[in-house]
Amino acid sequence: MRIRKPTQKNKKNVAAAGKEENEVKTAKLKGAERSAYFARREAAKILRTVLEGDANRRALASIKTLVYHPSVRNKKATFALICQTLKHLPIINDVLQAASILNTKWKKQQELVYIIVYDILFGQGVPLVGDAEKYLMRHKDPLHLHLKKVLSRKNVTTVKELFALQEVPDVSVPRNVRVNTLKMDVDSALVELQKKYSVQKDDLLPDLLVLPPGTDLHDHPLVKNGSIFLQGKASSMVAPALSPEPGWEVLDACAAPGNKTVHLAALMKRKGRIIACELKKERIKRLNDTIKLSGASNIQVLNEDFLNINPKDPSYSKLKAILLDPSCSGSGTAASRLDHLLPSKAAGDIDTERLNKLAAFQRKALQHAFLFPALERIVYSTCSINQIENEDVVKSLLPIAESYGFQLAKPFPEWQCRGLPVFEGSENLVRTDPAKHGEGFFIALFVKKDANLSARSHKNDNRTLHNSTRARARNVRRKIPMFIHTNMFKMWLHGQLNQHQNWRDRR
Ligand SMILES: C[S@@+](CC[C@H](N)C(=O)[O-])C[C@H]1O[C@@H](n2cnc3c(N)ncnc32)[C@H](O)[C@@H]1O
Repeated sequence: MRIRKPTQKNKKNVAAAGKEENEVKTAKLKGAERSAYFARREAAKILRTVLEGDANRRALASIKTLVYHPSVRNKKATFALICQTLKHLPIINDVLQAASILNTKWKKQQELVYIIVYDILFGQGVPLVGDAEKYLMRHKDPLHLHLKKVLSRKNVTTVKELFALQEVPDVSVPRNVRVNTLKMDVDSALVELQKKYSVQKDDLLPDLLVLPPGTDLHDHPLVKNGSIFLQGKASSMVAPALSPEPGWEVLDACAAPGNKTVHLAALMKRKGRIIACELKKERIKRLNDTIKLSGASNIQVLNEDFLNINPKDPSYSKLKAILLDPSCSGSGTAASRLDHLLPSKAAGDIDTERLNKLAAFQRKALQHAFLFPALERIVYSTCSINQIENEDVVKSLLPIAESYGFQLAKPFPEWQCRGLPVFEGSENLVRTDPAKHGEGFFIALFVKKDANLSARSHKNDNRTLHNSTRARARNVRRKIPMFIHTNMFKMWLHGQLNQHQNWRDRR
Protein backbone atom coordinates (compact mmCIF):
# COMPACT_ATOMS: atom_id res chain seq x y z
CA MET A 1 0.00 0.00 0.00
CA ARG A 2 1.21 3.50 -0.77
CA ILE A 3 2.25 5.46 2.30
CA ARG A 4 1.44 9.13 1.84
CA LYS A 5 4.25 11.45 2.89
CA PRO A 6 2.95 14.30 5.07
CA THR A 7 3.40 17.71 3.46
CA GLN A 8 4.13 20.92 5.42
CA LYS A 9 0.48 21.83 5.03
CA ASN A 10 -0.99 18.81 6.70
CA LYS A 11 1.86 18.14 9.18
CA LYS A 12 -0.22 19.84 11.87
CA ASN A 13 -3.17 17.55 11.15
CA VAL A 14 -0.93 14.49 11.22
CA ALA A 15 0.57 15.54 14.56
CA ALA A 16 -2.90 16.14 15.98
CA ALA A 17 -4.07 12.75 14.71
CA GLY A 18 -1.01 11.10 16.29
CA LYS A 19 -1.74 12.78 19.62
CA GLU A 20 -5.35 11.68 19.39
CA GLU A 21 -4.32 8.10 18.60
CA ASN A 22 -2.06 8.05 21.68
CA GLU A 23 -4.90 9.34 23.82
CA VAL A 24 -7.16 6.61 22.48
CA LYS A 25 -4.49 4.00 23.16
CA THR A 26 -4.18 5.05 26.80
CA ALA A 27 -7.86 5.79 27.39
CA LYS A 28 -9.93 3.12 29.08
CA LEU A 29 -11.88 2.15 25.98
CA LYS A 30 -13.55 -1.20 25.73
CA GLY A 31 -11.68 -3.59 23.40
CA ALA A 32 -14.39 -3.46 20.73
CA GLU A 33 -14.56 0.35 20.76
CA ARG A 34 -10.80 0.62 20.44
CA SER A 35 -10.59 -1.79 17.54
CA ALA A 36 -13.54 -0.07 15.83
CA TYR A 37 -11.73 3.29 16.23
CA PHE A 38 -8.60 1.94 14.55
CA ALA A 39 -10.58 -0.01 11.92
CA ARG A 40 -12.28 3.26 10.89
CA ARG A 41 -8.91 5.00 10.46
CA GLU A 42 -7.42 2.03 8.61
CA ALA A 43 -10.49 1.89 6.35
CA ALA A 44 -10.29 5.67 5.72
CA LYS A 45 -6.64 5.38 4.60
CA ILE A 46 -7.48 2.65 2.12
CA LEU A 47 -10.61 4.45 0.98
CA ARG A 48 -8.47 7.50 0.18
CA THR A 49 -6.17 5.37 -2.04
CA VAL A 50 -9.18 3.75 -3.72
CA LEU A 51 -11.00 7.02 -4.40
CA GLU A 52 -7.85 8.82 -5.60
CA GLY A 53 -7.06 5.93 -7.96
CA ASP A 54 -10.62 5.95 -9.25
CA ALA A 55 -10.67 9.72 -9.74
CA ASN A 56 -7.39 9.61 -11.71
CA ARG A 57 -8.43 6.39 -13.51
CA ARG A 58 -5.15 4.94 -12.24
CA ALA A 59 -6.00 2.45 -9.53
CA LEU A 60 -2.85 1.17 -7.84
CA ALA A 61 -4.58 -1.96 -6.67
CA SER A 62 -8.05 -3.35 -6.12
CA ILE A 63 -9.91 -2.84 -2.85
CA LYS A 64 -9.27 -6.47 -1.96
CA THR A 65 -5.54 -6.23 -2.63
CA LEU A 66 -5.27 -3.11 -0.47
CA VAL A 67 -7.25 -4.62 2.39
CA TYR A 68 -5.40 -7.93 2.31
CA HIS A 69 -2.03 -6.19 2.60
CA PRO A 70 -0.16 -7.66 5.60
CA SER A 71 -0.07 -4.25 7.32
CA VAL A 72 -3.86 -4.16 7.68
CA ARG A 73 -4.76 -5.55 11.09
CA ASN A 74 -8.49 -6.15 11.12
CA LYS A 75 -9.01 -7.26 7.54
CA LYS A 76 -12.60 -8.51 7.72
CA ALA A 77 -13.98 -5.46 9.56
CA THR A 78 -12.00 -3.05 7.38
CA PHE A 79 -13.14 -4.73 4.17
CA ALA A 80 -16.78 -4.68 5.23
CA LEU A 81 -16.59 -1.05 6.32
CA ILE A 82 -15.02 0.07 3.03
CA CYS A 83 -17.48 -1.86 0.87
CA GLN A 84 -20.48 -0.63 2.79
CA THR A 85 -19.25 2.97 2.80
CA LEU A 86 -18.63 2.85 -0.96
CA LYS A 87 -22.03 1.29 -1.56
CA HIS A 88 -23.70 4.11 0.40
CA LEU A 89 -21.34 6.84 -0.83
CA PRO A 90 -23.72 8.60 -3.25
CA ILE A 91 -26.28 8.96 -0.44
CA ILE A 92 -23.66 9.94 2.14
CA ASN A 93 -22.45 12.65 -0.23
CA ASP A 94 -26.00 13.89 -0.83
CA VAL A 95 -26.68 13.99 2.91
CA LEU A 96 -23.40 15.79 3.71
CA GLN A 97 -24.03 18.33 1.02
CA ALA A 98 -27.58 18.98 2.19
CA ALA A 99 -26.57 19.15 5.86
CA SER A 100 -23.64 21.44 4.99
CA ILE A 101 -21.68 20.65 8.14
CA LEU A 102 -18.17 20.16 6.77
CA ASN A 103 -15.65 22.95 7.20
CA THR A 104 -12.21 22.93 5.54
CA LYS A 105 -10.67 20.85 8.33
CA TRP A 106 -13.15 18.00 7.89
CA LYS A 107 -13.17 18.25 4.12
CA LYS A 108 -9.46 17.39 4.25
CA GLN A 109 -10.36 14.19 6.09
CA GLN A 110 -13.38 13.38 3.97
CA GLU A 111 -12.69 9.64 3.74
CA LEU A 112 -12.77 9.33 7.53
CA VAL A 113 -15.92 11.46 7.53
CA TYR A 114 -17.54 9.12 4.97
CA ILE A 115 -16.71 6.09 7.11
CA ILE A 116 -18.05 7.62 10.31
CA VAL A 117 -21.17 9.00 8.65
CA TYR A 118 -21.82 5.53 7.24
CA ASP A 119 -21.61 4.13 10.77
CA ILE A 120 -23.84 6.87 12.18
CA LEU A 121 -26.54 6.57 9.51
CA PHE A 122 -26.49 2.91 8.53
CA GLY A 123 -24.03 1.05 10.76
CA GLN A 124 -23.88 0.23 14.40
CA GLY A 125 -23.57 3.77 15.72
CA VAL A 126 -20.42 5.51 16.84
CA PRO A 127 -19.10 5.96 20.39
CA LEU A 128 -17.60 9.37 21.24
CA VAL A 129 -13.98 8.25 20.88
CA GLY A 130 -12.09 10.46 18.41
CA ASP A 131 -12.38 14.11 17.38
CA ALA A 132 -14.05 13.21 14.09
CA GLU A 133 -16.55 10.91 15.80
CA LYS A 134 -17.34 13.59 18.42
CA TYR A 135 -17.80 16.27 15.76
CA LEU A 136 -20.06 14.20 13.53
CA MET A 137 -22.08 12.79 16.43
CA ARG A 138 -22.90 16.39 17.44
CA HIS A 139 -24.61 16.63 14.03
CA LYS A 140 -26.29 13.25 14.24
CA ASP A 141 -29.86 14.62 14.20
CA PRO A 142 -29.40 16.92 11.17
CA LEU A 143 -27.68 14.02 9.35
CA HIS A 144 -30.66 11.72 9.97
CA LEU A 145 -33.10 14.48 9.02
CA HIS A 146 -31.35 15.10 5.69
CA LEU A 147 -31.16 11.37 5.03
CA LYS A 148 -34.95 11.24 5.26
CA LYS A 149 -35.25 14.16 2.85
CA VAL A 150 -32.77 12.65 0.36
CA LEU A 151 -34.65 9.33 0.39
CA SER A 152 -38.02 10.98 -0.06
CA ARG A 153 -36.62 12.87 -3.07
CA LYS A 154 -35.83 9.46 -4.54
CA ASN A 155 -39.38 8.24 -3.77
CA VAL A 156 -38.34 5.65 -1.21
CA THR A 157 -38.52 5.57 2.57
CA THR A 158 -35.58 3.28 3.35
CA VAL A 159 -32.13 2.71 1.86
CA LYS A 160 -33.04 -0.96 1.47
CA GLU A 161 -35.81 0.03 -0.93
CA LEU A 162 -33.37 2.21 -2.83
CA PHE A 163 -30.83 -0.63 -3.23
CA ALA A 164 -33.60 -2.99 -4.29
CA LEU A 165 -34.03 -0.74 -7.32
CA GLN A 166 -30.34 -1.05 -8.21
CA GLU A 167 -29.23 -4.44 -9.44
CA VAL A 168 -25.81 -5.45 -8.15
CA PRO A 169 -23.85 -8.14 -10.02
CA ASP A 170 -23.74 -11.50 -8.37
CA VAL A 171 -20.15 -12.67 -8.21
CA SER A 172 -20.77 -15.60 -5.92
CA VAL A 173 -18.95 -18.12 -8.12
CA PRO A 174 -16.77 -20.90 -6.69
CA ARG A 175 -13.34 -19.98 -5.41
CA ASN A 176 -10.35 -21.51 -7.14
CA VAL A 177 -6.87 -22.17 -5.93
CA ARG A 178 -4.01 -23.27 -8.14
CA VAL A 179 -1.72 -25.85 -6.62
CA ASN A 180 1.90 -24.83 -7.09
CA THR A 181 3.23 -28.18 -8.21
CA LEU A 182 6.78 -26.93 -7.66
CA LYS A 183 6.05 -27.19 -3.94
CA MET A 184 3.19 -29.63 -3.46
CA ASP A 185 1.33 -32.25 -5.47
CA VAL A 186 -2.35 -31.75 -6.20
CA ASP A 187 -3.59 -34.74 -4.16
CA SER A 188 -1.69 -33.65 -1.04
CA ALA A 189 -3.12 -30.11 -1.35
CA LEU A 190 -6.60 -31.60 -1.80
CA VAL A 191 -6.27 -33.74 1.35
CA GLU A 192 -4.89 -30.82 3.36
CA LEU A 193 -7.65 -28.41 2.32
CA GLN A 194 -10.39 -31.02 2.74
CA LYS A 195 -9.60 -31.06 6.46
CA LYS A 196 -11.48 -27.77 6.70
CA TYR A 197 -13.29 -27.12 3.43
CA SER A 198 -15.37 -28.83 0.81
CA VAL A 199 -12.89 -29.11 -2.09
CA GLN A 200 -12.97 -30.71 -5.53
CA LYS A 201 -10.61 -30.98 -8.47
CA ASP A 202 -11.43 -28.76 -11.42
CA ASP A 203 -12.76 -30.61 -14.47
CA LEU A 204 -10.52 -28.75 -16.95
CA LEU A 205 -7.23 -27.85 -15.27
CA PRO A 206 -5.42 -30.63 -13.41
CA ASP A 207 -3.66 -28.25 -10.97
CA LEU A 208 -6.79 -26.30 -10.03
CA LEU A 209 -9.02 -26.92 -7.01
CA VAL A 210 -12.57 -25.66 -6.54
CA LEU A 211 -13.90 -24.39 -3.21
CA PRO A 212 -17.27 -22.92 -2.20
CA PRO A 213 -17.94 -19.24 -3.04
CA GLY A 214 -16.64 -16.83 -0.44
CA THR A 215 -14.02 -19.20 1.03
CA ASP A 216 -11.34 -16.96 2.50
CA LEU A 217 -7.90 -18.54 2.30
CA HIS A 218 -5.76 -15.39 2.52
CA ASP A 219 -4.26 -16.45 5.84
CA HIS A 220 -4.08 -20.18 5.11
CA PRO A 221 -0.61 -21.68 5.73
CA LEU A 222 -0.57 -23.25 2.22
CA VAL A 223 -1.11 -19.79 0.70
CA LYS A 224 1.49 -18.20 2.95
CA ASN A 225 4.14 -20.79 2.09
CA GLY A 226 3.44 -20.71 -1.66
CA SER A 227 2.05 -24.24 -1.97
CA ILE A 228 -1.18 -22.85 -3.39
CA PHE A 229 -1.91 -19.61 -5.22
CA LEU A 230 -5.21 -17.75 -5.02
CA GLN A 231 -5.73 -17.70 -8.75
CA GLY A 232 -9.08 -17.84 -10.56
CA LYS A 233 -9.86 -20.42 -13.23
CA ALA A 234 -9.76 -17.96 -16.12
CA SER A 235 -6.33 -16.66 -15.13
CA SER A 236 -5.12 -20.23 -14.59
CA MET A 237 -6.06 -21.18 -18.17
CA VAL A 238 -3.51 -18.82 -19.75
CA ALA A 239 -0.21 -20.64 -19.07
CA PRO A 240 -1.67 -24.08 -19.98
CA ALA A 241 -2.97 -22.54 -23.23
CA LEU A 242 0.65 -21.75 -24.10
CA SER A 243 1.68 -25.14 -22.76
CA PRO A 244 5.46 -24.64 -22.89
CA GLU A 245 7.54 -27.78 -22.93
CA PRO A 246 10.05 -28.46 -20.13
CA GLY A 247 13.47 -27.28 -21.31
CA TRP A 248 12.15 -24.45 -23.51
CA GLU A 249 13.13 -20.80 -23.34
CA VAL A 250 10.02 -18.75 -22.67
CA LEU A 251 9.38 -15.03 -22.33
CA ASP A 252 6.62 -13.63 -20.16
CA ALA A 253 6.47 -10.24 -21.84
CA CYS A 254 4.36 -8.33 -19.29
CA ALA A 255 4.98 -10.30 -16.15
CA ALA A 256 4.14 -8.54 -12.86
CA PRO A 257 2.79 -9.54 -10.41
CA GLY A 258 3.93 -12.87 -11.81
CA ASN A 259 1.05 -15.28 -11.29
CA LYS A 260 1.30 -16.61 -14.82
CA THR A 261 5.12 -16.55 -14.80
CA VAL A 262 5.26 -18.97 -11.89
CA HIS A 263 2.51 -21.07 -13.42
CA LEU A 264 4.73 -21.41 -16.51
CA ALA A 265 7.59 -22.47 -14.24
CA ALA A 266 5.41 -25.16 -12.68
CA LEU A 267 4.31 -26.48 -16.09
CA MET A 268 7.96 -26.55 -17.23
CA LYS A 269 8.92 -28.58 -14.14
CA ARG A 270 11.98 -26.44 -13.35
CA LYS A 271 13.50 -27.27 -16.76
CA GLY A 272 14.41 -24.56 -19.24
CA ARG A 273 14.58 -20.77 -18.83
CA ILE A 274 11.87 -18.20 -18.25
CA ILE A 275 12.47 -14.50 -18.75
CA ALA A 276 9.97 -12.35 -16.86
CA CYS A 277 9.91 -8.91 -18.45
CA GLU A 278 8.22 -6.04 -16.61
CA LEU A 279 8.25 -2.38 -17.56
CA LYS A 280 7.39 -0.79 -14.24
CA LYS A 281 10.15 -0.65 -11.68
CA GLU A 282 7.67 -0.35 -8.82
CA ARG A 283 6.12 -3.69 -9.80
CA ILE A 284 9.42 -5.59 -9.89
CA LYS A 285 9.49 -6.21 -6.13
CA ARG A 286 6.06 -7.81 -6.25
CA LEU A 287 7.20 -9.94 -9.19
CA ASN A 288 10.33 -11.03 -7.31
CA ASP A 289 8.23 -11.82 -4.21
CA THR A 290 5.87 -14.03 -6.25
CA ILE A 291 8.81 -15.88 -7.82
CA LYS A 292 10.49 -16.37 -4.44
CA LEU A 293 7.26 -17.63 -2.90
CA SER A 294 6.78 -20.12 -5.76
CA GLY A 295 10.20 -21.70 -5.26
CA ALA A 296 11.01 -21.43 -9.00
CA SER A 297 14.71 -21.12 -9.70
CA ASN A 298 14.79 -20.75 -13.49
CA ILE A 299 13.17 -17.33 -13.84
CA GLN A 300 15.23 -14.30 -14.80
CA VAL A 301 13.56 -10.96 -14.10
CA LEU A 302 14.09 -8.17 -16.61
CA ASN A 303 13.01 -4.60 -15.85
CA GLU A 304 12.50 -3.55 -19.47
CA ASP A 305 9.96 -2.39 -22.01
CA PHE A 306 9.00 -5.47 -24.02
CA LEU A 307 8.84 -3.29 -27.13
CA ASN A 308 12.53 -2.44 -26.62
CA ILE A 309 13.66 -6.05 -26.61
CA ASN A 310 15.45 -6.66 -29.86
CA PRO A 311 14.22 -9.91 -31.45
CA LYS A 312 17.57 -10.17 -33.27
CA ASP A 313 19.52 -10.09 -30.00
CA PRO A 314 21.34 -13.49 -29.84
CA SER A 315 20.15 -13.97 -26.24
CA TYR A 316 16.64 -14.47 -27.63
CA SER A 317 17.61 -16.64 -30.58
CA LYS A 318 16.29 -19.79 -28.87
CA LEU A 319 13.10 -18.28 -27.53
CA LYS A 320 10.31 -20.81 -28.19
CA ALA A 321 7.25 -19.21 -26.60
CA ILE A 322 5.91 -15.85 -25.52
CA LEU A 323 3.14 -15.24 -23.05
CA LEU A 324 1.78 -11.76 -23.70
CA ASP A 325 -0.65 -10.62 -21.02
CA PRO A 326 -0.42 -6.86 -21.48
CA SER A 327 -2.01 -4.03 -19.53
CA CYS A 328 -5.72 -3.96 -20.30
CA SER A 329 -8.89 -2.28 -19.07
CA GLY A 330 -9.50 -5.11 -16.58
CA SER A 331 -13.20 -4.95 -17.44
CA GLY A 332 -13.42 -8.74 -17.08
CA THR A 333 -12.33 -8.67 -13.47
CA ALA A 334 -14.22 -5.51 -12.52
CA ALA A 335 -16.97 -7.36 -10.64
CA SER A 336 -14.58 -9.54 -8.66
CA ARG A 337 -12.50 -6.43 -7.89
CA LEU A 338 -15.74 -4.74 -6.68
CA ASP A 339 -15.26 -1.94 -9.21
CA HIS A 340 -19.02 -1.47 -9.39
CA LEU A 341 -18.71 0.18 -5.98
CA LEU A 342 -16.44 2.92 -7.30
CA PRO A 343 -17.93 6.34 -8.06
CA SER A 344 -16.72 6.41 -11.67
CA LYS A 345 -18.18 2.98 -12.42
CA ALA A 346 -21.44 3.70 -10.59
CA ALA A 347 -21.79 6.69 -12.91
CA GLY A 348 -21.40 4.29 -15.87
CA ASP A 349 -18.36 6.07 -17.34
CA ILE A 350 -16.71 4.32 -20.27
CA ASP A 351 -13.33 5.84 -21.05
CA THR A 352 -13.17 5.32 -24.82
CA GLU A 353 -9.91 7.22 -25.19
CA ARG A 354 -8.24 4.94 -22.64
CA LEU A 355 -9.62 1.85 -24.38
CA ASN A 356 -8.26 3.02 -27.74
CA LYS A 357 -4.84 3.68 -26.22
CA LEU A 358 -4.77 0.27 -24.56
CA ALA A 359 -5.81 -1.45 -27.79
CA ALA A 360 -3.08 0.39 -29.71
CA PHE A 361 -0.44 -0.81 -27.23
CA GLN A 362 -1.83 -4.34 -27.25
CA ARG A 363 -1.62 -4.48 -31.07
CA LYS A 364 1.93 -3.12 -31.02
CA ALA A 365 3.04 -5.64 -28.41
CA LEU A 366 1.46 -8.60 -30.20
CA GLN A 367 2.97 -7.50 -33.49
CA HIS A 368 6.38 -7.28 -31.79
CA ALA A 369 6.02 -10.84 -30.46
CA PHE A 370 5.81 -12.28 -33.99
CA LEU A 371 9.33 -11.02 -34.74
CA PHE A 372 11.28 -13.49 -32.58
CA PRO A 373 12.88 -15.94 -35.03
CA ALA A 374 12.72 -19.28 -33.20
CA LEU A 375 9.28 -18.74 -31.74
CA GLU A 376 6.75 -21.59 -31.97
CA ARG A 377 3.86 -20.35 -29.81
CA ILE A 378 2.42 -17.07 -28.61
CA VAL A 379 -0.42 -16.63 -26.20
CA TYR A 380 -2.12 -13.26 -26.14
CA SER A 381 -4.44 -12.80 -23.16
CA THR A 382 -6.38 -10.06 -21.41
CA CYS A 383 -8.72 -9.82 -18.44
CA SER A 384 -11.02 -7.65 -20.50
CA ILE A 385 -14.45 -8.31 -21.99
CA ASN A 386 -14.08 -5.57 -24.60
CA GLN A 387 -13.99 -6.67 -28.22
CA ILE A 388 -11.63 -3.82 -29.05
CA GLU A 389 -8.93 -5.30 -26.76
CA ASN A 390 -9.61 -8.87 -27.77
CA GLU A 391 -11.02 -10.07 -31.11
CA ASP A 392 -10.24 -6.75 -32.80
CA VAL A 393 -6.55 -6.93 -31.81
CA VAL A 394 -6.25 -10.51 -33.06
CA LYS A 395 -8.22 -9.87 -36.24
CA SER A 396 -6.14 -6.83 -37.16
CA LEU A 397 -2.93 -8.86 -36.89
CA LEU A 398 -3.99 -12.07 -38.66
CA PRO A 399 -2.37 -11.13 -42.00
CA ILE A 400 0.87 -10.21 -40.21
CA ALA A 401 0.75 -13.40 -38.14
CA GLU A 402 0.26 -15.33 -41.36
CA SER A 403 3.20 -13.60 -43.01
CA TYR A 404 5.43 -14.74 -40.13
CA GLY A 405 4.09 -18.29 -40.45
CA PHE A 406 1.70 -18.24 -37.49
CA GLN A 407 -1.88 -19.46 -37.38
CA LEU A 408 -4.53 -19.48 -34.71
CA ALA A 409 -4.84 -22.73 -32.78
CA LYS A 410 -7.67 -23.88 -30.55
CA PRO A 411 -6.72 -24.31 -26.92
CA PHE A 412 -9.19 -26.21 -24.71
CA PRO A 413 -11.34 -27.47 -27.62
CA GLU A 414 -13.98 -28.74 -25.15
CA TRP A 415 -14.44 -25.22 -23.70
CA GLN A 416 -17.78 -23.83 -24.90
CA CYS A 417 -17.29 -20.09 -24.44
CA ARG A 418 -15.33 -18.93 -27.53
CA GLY A 419 -14.48 -15.64 -29.22
CA LEU A 420 -17.15 -13.29 -30.54
CA PRO A 421 -17.83 -14.31 -34.17
CA VAL A 422 -16.45 -11.19 -35.75
CA PHE A 423 -14.11 -13.02 -38.10
CA GLU A 424 -13.83 -16.52 -39.42
CA GLY A 425 -11.65 -18.54 -37.11
CA SER A 426 -12.74 -16.68 -33.98
CA GLU A 427 -14.06 -19.99 -32.63
CA ASN A 428 -10.41 -20.74 -31.86
CA LEU A 429 -10.36 -17.97 -29.30
CA VAL A 430 -11.22 -18.54 -25.68
CA ARG A 431 -13.43 -16.30 -23.62
CA THR A 432 -14.59 -16.70 -20.06
CA ASP A 433 -17.82 -15.16 -18.86
CA PRO A 434 -17.66 -13.07 -15.66
CA ALA A 435 -21.18 -14.12 -14.63
CA LYS A 436 -20.48 -17.82 -15.12
CA HIS A 437 -16.77 -18.13 -14.45
CA GLY A 438 -16.20 -15.25 -12.05
CA GLU A 439 -13.88 -13.36 -14.38
CA GLY A 440 -13.92 -12.40 -18.04
CA PHE A 441 -10.66 -13.40 -19.72
CA PHE A 442 -9.69 -13.67 -23.35
CA ILE A 443 -7.04 -16.02 -24.75
CA ALA A 444 -5.66 -16.34 -28.27
CA LEU A 445 -3.05 -18.95 -29.14
CA PHE A 446 -0.84 -18.55 -32.21
CA VAL A 447 1.24 -21.51 -33.35
CA LYS A 448 4.00 -21.53 -35.96
CA LYS A 449 2.87 -23.78 -38.80
CA ASP A 450 6.18 -25.64 -39.05
CA ALA A 451 5.83 -26.37 -35.36
CA ASN A 452 2.55 -28.26 -35.83
CA LEU A 453 4.13 -31.66 -35.43
CA SER A 454 5.96 -30.72 -32.31
CA ALA A 455 2.78 -29.13 -30.91
CA ARG A 456 0.69 -32.22 -31.68
CA SER A 457 3.18 -34.58 -30.13
CA HIS A 458 3.22 -32.63 -26.91
CA LYS A 459 2.22 -35.05 -24.16
CA ASN A 460 -0.56 -33.09 -22.50
CA ASP A 461 -1.67 -31.36 -25.63
CA ASN A 462 -4.92 -29.49 -25.08
CA ARG A 463 -5.05 -27.74 -28.42
CA THR A 464 -6.25 -28.59 -31.88
CA LEU A 465 -4.64 -26.70 -34.66
CA HIS A 466 -6.87 -24.66 -36.84
CA ASN A 467 -6.05 -25.92 -40.30
CA SER A 468 -7.85 -23.42 -42.44
CA THR A 469 -6.45 -20.31 -40.80
CA ARG A 470 -4.31 -19.65 -43.85
CA ALA A 471 -7.38 -19.43 -46.10
CA ARG A 472 -9.08 -17.26 -43.54
CA ALA A 473 -6.16 -14.90 -43.29
CA ARG A 474 -6.38 -14.59 -47.07
CA ASN A 475 -10.05 -13.65 -46.63
CA VAL A 476 -9.03 -10.93 -44.23
CA ARG A 477 -6.89 -9.44 -46.95
CA ARG A 478 -9.62 -9.92 -49.57
CA LYS A 479 -11.78 -7.29 -48.04
CA ILE A 480 -15.10 -8.07 -49.79
CA PRO A 481 -15.81 -11.58 -48.41
CA MET A 482 -14.80 -10.44 -44.95
CA PHE A 483 -17.15 -7.50 -45.26
CA ILE A 484 -20.00 -9.89 -46.06
CA HIS A 485 -19.16 -12.00 -43.04
CA THR A 486 -18.96 -8.94 -40.85
CA ASN A 487 -22.43 -7.87 -41.95
CA MET A 488 -23.84 -11.34 -41.40
CA PHE A 489 -22.62 -11.24 -37.87
CA LYS A 490 -23.56 -7.64 -37.25
CA MET A 491 -26.99 -8.33 -35.77
CA TRP A 492 -25.67 -11.09 -33.57
CA LEU A 493 -22.79 -8.91 -32.47
CA HIS A 494 -25.08 -6.00 -31.78
CA GLY A 495 -27.01 -8.21 -29.36
CA GLN A 496 -23.78 -9.37 -27.74
CA LEU A 497 -22.51 -5.86 -27.27
CA ASN A 498 -25.83 -4.80 -25.80
CA GLN A 499 -25.57 -7.68 -23.38
CA HIS A 500 -22.09 -6.55 -22.35
CA GLN A 501 -23.30 -3.00 -22.07
CA ASN A 502 -26.23 -4.09 -19.88
CA TRP A 503 -23.89 -6.07 -17.75
CA ARG A 504 -21.59 -3.07 -17.34
CA ASP A 505 -24.56 -0.85 -16.60
CA ARG A 506 -25.74 -3.19 -13.89
CA ARG A 507 -22.40 -2.82 -12.09
C1 LIG B 1 -2.08 -7.53 -16.85
S1 LIG B 1 -0.58 -7.23 -16.04
C2 LIG B 1 0.20 -8.80 -16.13
C3 LIG B 1 -0.31 -9.77 -15.11
C4 LIG B 1 0.56 -10.99 -15.04
N1 LIG B 1 0.65 -11.67 -16.31
C5 LIG B 1 0.07 -11.96 -14.00
O1 LIG B 1 -0.65 -12.90 -14.33
O2 LIG B 1 0.41 -11.80 -12.82
C6 LIG B 1 0.32 -6.32 -17.22
C7 LIG B 1 1.69 -5.96 -16.77
O3 LIG B 1 2.41 -5.51 -17.92
C8 LIG B 1 3.27 -4.46 -17.55
N2 LIG B 1 3.62 -3.72 -18.79
C9 LIG B 1 2.89 -2.76 -19.41
N3 LIG B 1 3.53 -2.34 -20.52
C10 LIG B 1 4.66 -3.05 -20.63
C11 LIG B 1 5.74 -3.08 -21.54
N4 LIG B 1 5.76 -2.26 -22.60
N5 LIG B 1 6.75 -3.94 -21.34
C12 LIG B 1 6.73 -4.77 -20.27
N6 LIG B 1 5.74 -4.79 -19.34
C13 LIG B 1 4.72 -3.94 -19.52
C14 LIG B 1 2.43 -3.68 -16.56
O4 LIG B 1 3.25 -2.86 -15.76
C15 LIG B 1 1.77 -4.81 -15.78
O5 LIG B 1 2.54 -5.18 -14.69
